[in-house]
Amino acid sequence: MTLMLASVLSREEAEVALAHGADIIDCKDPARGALGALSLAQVADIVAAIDGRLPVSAVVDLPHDAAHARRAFEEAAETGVDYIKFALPQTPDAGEIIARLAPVAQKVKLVAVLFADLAPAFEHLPALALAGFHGAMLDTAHKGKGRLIDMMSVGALSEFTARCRELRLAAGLAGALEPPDVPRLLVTGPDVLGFRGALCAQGDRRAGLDAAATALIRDLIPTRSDKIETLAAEWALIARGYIEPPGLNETDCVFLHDYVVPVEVGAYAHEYGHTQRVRFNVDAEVARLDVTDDMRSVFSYDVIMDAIKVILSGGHIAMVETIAERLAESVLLHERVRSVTVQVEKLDVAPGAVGVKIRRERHPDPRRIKPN
Ligand SMILES: O=C[C@H](O)COP(=O)(O)O
Repeated sequence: MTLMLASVLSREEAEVALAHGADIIDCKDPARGALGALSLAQVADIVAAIDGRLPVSAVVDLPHDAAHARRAFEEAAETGVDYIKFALPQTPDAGEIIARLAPVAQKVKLVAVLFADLAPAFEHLPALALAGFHGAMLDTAHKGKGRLIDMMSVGALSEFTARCRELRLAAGLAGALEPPDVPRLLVTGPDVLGFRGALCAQGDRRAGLDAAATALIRDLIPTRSDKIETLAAEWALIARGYIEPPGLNETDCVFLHDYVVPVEVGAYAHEYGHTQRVRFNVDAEVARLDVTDDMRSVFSYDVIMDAIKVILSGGHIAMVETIAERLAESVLLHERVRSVTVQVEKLDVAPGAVGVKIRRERHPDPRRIKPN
């Protein structure tokens, strides 16, 4: 399950985030850059206001002198926060700092933040795991200069989350994320998605938290507590696929046609070590919603392209059948997709095309209920 982290600067904003479904309250001063810390008094005030209803995280500015790093973290931990985030320095003493923080990691969940736009040092991930850190988070340092997804491909982001999983570190993704990014990033399997700008009016991270913007992001991230309890929550339930929209059998087709990419594919020895052109044609039958022009009603072709990139980022694949199966499986992860047809063709083997075409359907979900 992916948790929603909301960055807030005051107890009032924390209440808005809590009321609209955030999973983690993150204390941060957006006016002070990507990872601006609030004062200890401000953090303690937010912790007191939240009063255990949700986990709270805070940012610590790493002191210049690594020897004082531990004390700064211990002071932050004394405010009662559950998580402490800090920017992992790009300096030669990063390894030493991580080791010095190991005792703190026993008392509070430490999360190292790496910036996708500043050549993140992924080689430190094993040291973080060894020192008992809770997780690692990718964010962007230069707000206003692009979204996380502009800095790193979904394939590279999937590699990051997979590496974290191997090391038993929680993986977080953030960085000027916008609502359409959410379904695309869910495919990469993050433990946490972090937001500030997307929760504010007009996406301005310095403006206050906006209730409608926060609720929209919440609705785009499935939750474990998505149980069928009340029809009052109908919109959210439809968006997450737990109830059928009106017009049960009506579907629209979202497609990706003639998408040609170089792929390392083939079972023969001569097919290893280089790419060949592969064409994808994908048709997804998506349950129709009456509501349009709302981000929650969109199943985007971006998601299909991203799924292809994630699958291909894993290196050589022997069979086009394997690619087709994985792609169908990935597209069907999206609750509104009823069935999908995937055609994968090699274009450099014969004068025409050779390949496979499969059709897969969603298995009925026992949790799903039909409308009256
Ligand atoms: O930790 C998450 C950040 O506060 C994200 O901020 P942003 O969405 O404005 O980049």
